[in-house]
Amino acid sequence: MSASIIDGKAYAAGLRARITDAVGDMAQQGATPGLAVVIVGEDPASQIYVKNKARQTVEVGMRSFEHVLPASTSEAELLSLVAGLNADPAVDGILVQLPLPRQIDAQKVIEAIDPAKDVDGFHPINAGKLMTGVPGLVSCTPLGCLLLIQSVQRDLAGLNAVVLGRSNIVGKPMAQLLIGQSCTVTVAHSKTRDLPEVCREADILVAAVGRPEMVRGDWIKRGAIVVDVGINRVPNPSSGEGKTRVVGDVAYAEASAVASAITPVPGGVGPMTIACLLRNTLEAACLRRSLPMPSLDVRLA
Ligand SMILES: Nc1nc2c(c(=O)[nH]1)N[C@@H](CN(C=O)c1ccc(C(=O)N[C@@H](CCC(=O)O)C(=O)O)cc1)CN2
Repeated sequence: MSASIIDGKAYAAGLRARITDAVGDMAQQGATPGLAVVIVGEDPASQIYVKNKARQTVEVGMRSFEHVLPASTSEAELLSLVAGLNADPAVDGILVQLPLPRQIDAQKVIEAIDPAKDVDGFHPINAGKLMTGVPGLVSCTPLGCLLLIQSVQRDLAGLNAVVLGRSNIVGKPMAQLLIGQSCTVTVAHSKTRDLPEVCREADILVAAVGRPEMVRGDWIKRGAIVVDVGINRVPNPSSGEGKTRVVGDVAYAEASAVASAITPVPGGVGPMTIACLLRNTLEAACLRRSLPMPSLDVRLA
């Protein structure tokens, strides 16, 4: 078996096209959504992600407010900026890029964001809504994963899903989303006994552990849908001294020989994270204005 490739880049482009149409309709009513992105410090990967977020925000027709703060920013200064953005009527969504410098308690900052503007879906109010099945803003990466899984198989009821990783940002919300689709969900992690055996039970395997190519081909059930959230930089000496390449948490070639469908890295889940951020900003803007959320159903041919 050679797995079909789940093209996250193409799916994300389709989603952004729908968002652009919806934002155009809102702009005509004088209600252009706005997204504020805050970065603290100079982490190179974060700088790229934030630049991409700001560019794509403008490309879909939204207003982008970028706040670049020095690494020495205090927690109080960041909390004061967040309070200002909470109060700003032009801002529908607020995202504080993670990770934050050591002197800032990220959880405190997340909890300071107005849950109605929490387009990352990290606030305990939104996490709690997801857990209890109440509509709310859902964390972007897991939401993107679910959309990609459903682009392969719409009805997931009764399937065994294994989520590798238990972070608040990906593993836990992913598990909740799959429970919401009536999957039988196992959350596995570094202390799980016989990880390969647990993974082999999965009809859907979501790997979010941050360990390069940890999941091998013989961990995967024949015909499974495999979603790789990992973005790991590893040395790539064949392209020159000090060069790196990006790999996922799954050994792609091995897994492709066994799975029925698989997301590549890059070009799988990553692009969906930003597309879902824009989707969440649209949702937050609609909710704040008591407008109906447009349908963004995306189907690839
Ligand atoms: N406040 C947040 N911080 C962080 C989040 C988040 O969702 N909210 N997620 C990650 C980083 N991230 C977005 O912020 C992100 C990561 C990766 C990609 C992406 O498109 N990746 C490319 C490959 C990139 C590469 O080559 O390095 C891909 O997979 O194709 C987009 C967004 C941590 N922080």
